[in-house]
Amino acid sequence: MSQVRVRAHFDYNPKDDKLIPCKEAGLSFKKGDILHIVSQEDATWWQARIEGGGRTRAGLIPGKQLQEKREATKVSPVSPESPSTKDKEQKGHRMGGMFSPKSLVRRTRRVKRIVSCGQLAEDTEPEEIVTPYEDVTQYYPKAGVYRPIILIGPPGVGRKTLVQRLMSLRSGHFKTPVTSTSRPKKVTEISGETFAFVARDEMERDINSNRFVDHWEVGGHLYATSMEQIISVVNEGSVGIISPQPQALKQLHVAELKPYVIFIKPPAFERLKQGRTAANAKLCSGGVWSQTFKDDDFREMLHTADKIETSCSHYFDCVLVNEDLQETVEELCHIADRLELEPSWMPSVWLQ
Ligand SMILES: Nc1ncnc2c1ncn2[C@@H]1O[C@H](COP(=O)(O)OP(=O)(O)OP(=O)(O)O)[C@@H](O)[C@H]1O
Repeated sequence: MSQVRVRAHFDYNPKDDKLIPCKEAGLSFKKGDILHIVSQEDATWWQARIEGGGRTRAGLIPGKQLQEKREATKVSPVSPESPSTKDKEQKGHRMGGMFSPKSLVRRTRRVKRIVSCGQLAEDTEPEEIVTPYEDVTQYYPKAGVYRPIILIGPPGVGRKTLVQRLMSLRSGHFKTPVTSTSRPKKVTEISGETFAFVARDEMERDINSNRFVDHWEVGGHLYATSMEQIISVVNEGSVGIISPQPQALKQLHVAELKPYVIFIKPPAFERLKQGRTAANAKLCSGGVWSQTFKDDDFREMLHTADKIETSCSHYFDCVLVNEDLQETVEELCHIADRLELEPSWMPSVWLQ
């Protein structure tokens, strides 16, 4: 029997499929499910079962080529010069252009680059292709070497708070990488502990030469994280916790790091508003939590979460809805424990 396992990058319901020869023989699955491909004898209709779904029967699913063809006709391939592409990319500008329509088509990605004194320039990155199925293999944990955990989510969803809670629960075990910053050092701080203090012009040069995988600006000061800073946490034998911007995912989702990506998602509007209001939650601006959330802030958070999910879900290993803070922290600890003790799925190319 075939040993092929894939991660599905789209939702499938045979009931909605006009082409499937027999709807009853089809297997429905969700984006992110791991599928055991039992047979690829027929290139158009593979047979698969859901991995970890108990002794479920195998069913028909569209083969890779069929699905790619379908996706290609759903969203017409776009050239970088076409006005429609430009419009869409400009709408996605705020989050670094990750929000062009996600499909199995080629996409260009705009990135913001700091050129001087906070001015932003734009550039394009090589195209990215998202396949309908990604080959995955089980990775067996090694003692003392932990997969770093990446938390992705819209601003305000609670990633900083979650990182702080994890660090205070198991300090030394969970660790965030040292961040480079152009802000002045306080007398109590030691460079290289939490922050590496660097002159602004040096940071700008390093950002422009792509030394950092993630960079941002708060209160007029630059902050950035490099791949070396993240790898040094892994080499220390700690569980690295990283909460980068979505556009950093492409550079972080590599064999060198083998990260486990968790999407921190807000609950639906009413639950979000109720929970955050009861907790007197505050928006972080310029590095300080000051303003309380307004309805528009909740709407913006939900809208951004949708956009991140649309454009980045192929990177997600797991989605956690951050409704009850304590439950989310417990679930994160549980995931970290499982990653340390049990095999986990990752792209096969990372293990070749
Ligand atoms: N599940 C939750 N229930 C209630 N309040 C929460 C929850 N999670 C986080 N908060 C509160 O929401 C506010 C914003 O959280 P936080 O600053 O951690 O978000 P963030 O995702 O790091 O934001 P940013 O990306 O903008 O830095 C804080 O006041 C925090 O205490």
